[in-house]
Order: sequence, then C-alpha cells, then structure tokens
Amino acid sequence: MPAKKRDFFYNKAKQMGYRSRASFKLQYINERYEIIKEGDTVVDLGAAPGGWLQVAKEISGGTVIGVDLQKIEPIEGVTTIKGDMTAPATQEKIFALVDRVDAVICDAAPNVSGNWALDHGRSIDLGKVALDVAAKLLSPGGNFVVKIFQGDMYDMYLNLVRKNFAFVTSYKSEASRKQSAEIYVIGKGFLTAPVKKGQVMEVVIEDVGKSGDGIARVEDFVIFVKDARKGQKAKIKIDDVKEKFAFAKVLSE
Ligand SMILES: C[S@@+](CC[C@H](N)C(=O)[O-])C[C@H]1O[C@@H](n2cnc3c(N)ncnc32)[C@H](O)[C@@H]1O
Repeated sequence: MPAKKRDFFYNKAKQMGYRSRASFKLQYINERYEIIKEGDTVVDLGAAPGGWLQVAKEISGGTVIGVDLQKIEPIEGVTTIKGDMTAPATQEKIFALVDRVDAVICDAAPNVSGNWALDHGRSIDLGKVALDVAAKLLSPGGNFVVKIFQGDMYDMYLNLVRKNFAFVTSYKSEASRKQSAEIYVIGKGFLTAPVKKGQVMEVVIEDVGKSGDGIARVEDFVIFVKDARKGQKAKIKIDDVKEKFAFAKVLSE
C-alpha cells in the first residue's frame, strides 16, 4: 500500500479510537460476509493490540475473548488471555471460559523472518491451530476467519477449511498492502458432529455389530459403544470423534 494510503488508514483508525488499521479489515469482512452478528460469542486468536476485539465487541455486544502472546490493554466488556494460542494450556483457558461460540476469528501472524517459505509455513501452522480451536469451539453453523500468508501450502489449507464449513471463500481487503500475500480465508456454516469428545449422554443401543460394539445414532451420526447390549438405554461418555463417527464407553448403569 502506498505510504499515503497507509497513513490514511492509520489516521482514520486513530480518529475512530481503533487500536489498529486492522480494525477496518474485520469491518469490511463482516460487511460482506456477516461473520459476527449481534449477540454472538466471539473468540479472537492473535488479538493484540485489540483492533479486531474492539470491532467484534461493537458488532456483537456479547461475550468476546481475545488471546495473544502480547498483553492486550483492557477493553470494556472483553476478556483477554495472555498466552500462546498453540499451547494446550492457553487453549484450556479459553475452553474454561466458553463452551460453544458463534465465531472464531484469527489475525495471528508469525514474526516475519524475511524468508518467505519459512514465514508461509509458520502462518499455515498458526492457521491449522486456529482451525483446530474453531472445530472444538464453534456451534453448528458457526463462522471462521483466518489470516494466511499465501504460498504453496495455501490450497491444502483451503481444502482443510472446506471440509469443515458449508461455504468457504477468501478475501483480500483494501486495507491490506497490495503487494503483500496475506489473505483472509472465510468459513461460514460450521459443519459439526452433533456430539463432542468428553460429552456424557444417554442413547439407545440399536444393534450390536460383529466387533461386539453396540451402535447408537444421533441424527445421521453413528456412535460405536463398547460392551453394550442391543436395546440397552445406555449412559455413555464419548472418548473420540472422527469425521462421521464417535467412539464411546458405557458409564455405570
Ligand atoms: C497482526 S497482529 C493482530 C492485530 C489484531 N487483529 C488487531 O486488530 O489489533 C498479529 C498478532 O498475532 C500474535 N501472535 C502470533 N503468534 C501467536 C501465538 N502463537 N499465540 C498468540 N498470539 C500470537 C502476535 O503477537 C500479534 O499480536
């Protein structure tokens, strides 16, 4: 972006009380794709200094959580976590605050080394973590935005997102530098399994297969239940979820 235009966005952000030019990117994305709606719960990964958090809070007015390696100066009504989004301990802190969310947004960027292949790889790694966190947190139909530095793994990443969302597109905002290869991948309509790992639920065992595992169904979703009897009304705990299947154990009857 020419310096003049960059200054324009910088000054506009300052005038409007936004912490970064990046605020406008999320505004543009949301105007076009309605990622965040009023009342939504939103998790923002790589959120410092907080420009996206300010916009997310303005739009949703609901629960908004921001995570970053850097400390984020307080924003009214927004909860922040200082930590590495790739670390399980940080992710646990998010999961402890919210059960399901409507949108996961991620503008995280690796420290740029100048070696494009390396920076691209690191950006893809962050993008995969963001997708993983989104898959654990999003409600069915939830939305996702993630920044990626383009490169040869971009198509592979886009396909990963496609597997998880009903509608996937990409967007390069005007506020992004023209020559930069950063792009926002947008996923709408999270396709989720109706059960989650760790969930305890009651099911009726429809049948017992040759393996000895009982089969229960929730919507189109098949749950294999260890040591179950046909016709049994079983209280089960989901151990694992893989694509269209889950694996579970019967809890005490
Ligand atoms: C472009 S800035 C985000 C700007 C933000 N969207 C805004 O509007 O203010 C990218 C952020 O990603 C963060 N980041 C990079 N790697 C991270 C990681 N592993 N965990 C958490 N944050 C990370 C950086 O610290 C940096 O603050």
